[in-house]
Amino acid sequence: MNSFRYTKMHGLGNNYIYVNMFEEQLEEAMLPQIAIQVSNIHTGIGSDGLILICPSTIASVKMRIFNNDGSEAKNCGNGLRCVAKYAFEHGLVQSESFTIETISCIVEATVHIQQNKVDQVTINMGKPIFQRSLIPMTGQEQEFAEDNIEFEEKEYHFQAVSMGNPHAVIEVEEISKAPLTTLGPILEQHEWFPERVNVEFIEFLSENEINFVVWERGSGVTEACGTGACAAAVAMIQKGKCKKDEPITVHLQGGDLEITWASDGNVWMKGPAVTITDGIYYL
Ligand SMILES: N[C@@H](CCC[C@H](N)C(=O)O)C(=O)O
Repeated sequence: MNSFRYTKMHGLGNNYIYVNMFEEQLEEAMLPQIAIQVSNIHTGIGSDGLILICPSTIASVKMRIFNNDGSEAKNCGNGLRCVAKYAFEHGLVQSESFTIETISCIVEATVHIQQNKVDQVTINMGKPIFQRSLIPMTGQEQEFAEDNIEFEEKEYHFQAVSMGNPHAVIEVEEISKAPLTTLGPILEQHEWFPERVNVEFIEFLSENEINFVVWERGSGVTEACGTGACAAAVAMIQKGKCKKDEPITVHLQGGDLEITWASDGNVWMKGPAVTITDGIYYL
């Protein structure tokens, strides 16, 4: 029977099925279907998608991520922290600091150990991208990619940012009233975004704190989104509400992330990574 070993992990409730491709073999053409299948809560394992931990020729390891609709994304913040934990604990890397290749970039990861286990991970997520053609978002290039969308007789302003994957960040007054499951999928599929977009609603609390909920491209509502939290912090700094070089605590549905946009342009993310279970999946 065709089967593979997997580990289920989460970063603040954003959970994926991880497969160690140093040991397992999955057919390339089958990957989108496997992501859909394992993610199904009734007939699969149940997850936000599938993440492959692969050998790399240009970094210590490589991460590939598939959303639960089978689409492949170019980056995943919570996934990177879990890949770092897995790589260190399974001896794929020997040092506490190492590099991870994604489709969009190479990031630096540092694991923090508590009682012989990786508890927290810090990642240098690199520089945010505001160029429309690179996000990608249609329309004329300006300093920042932003626009308004009207929904249920209200105007919502959004800032688009790429953290290796596309995000549209909308500030609202009260997070509990954000039109997450209604406007979220509309903006995700809007013609402005030819590759669709992840949609974040945020509520400003103070210079160092924001509330956050997310509608993820290809997965819908998830408990957390690492790249989305980076995009949200960057958007608040762009607006002048928060400051560079100061950690911002992003309160996500699954817990907190610490995000810092440094003066050299790099965005740093620190947060937990957790192993839930492992097993064998029968195709
Ligand atoms: N949950 C992730 C992002 C996963 C990919 C995203 N849905 C996309 O399609 O770009 C994170 O933690 O960053």
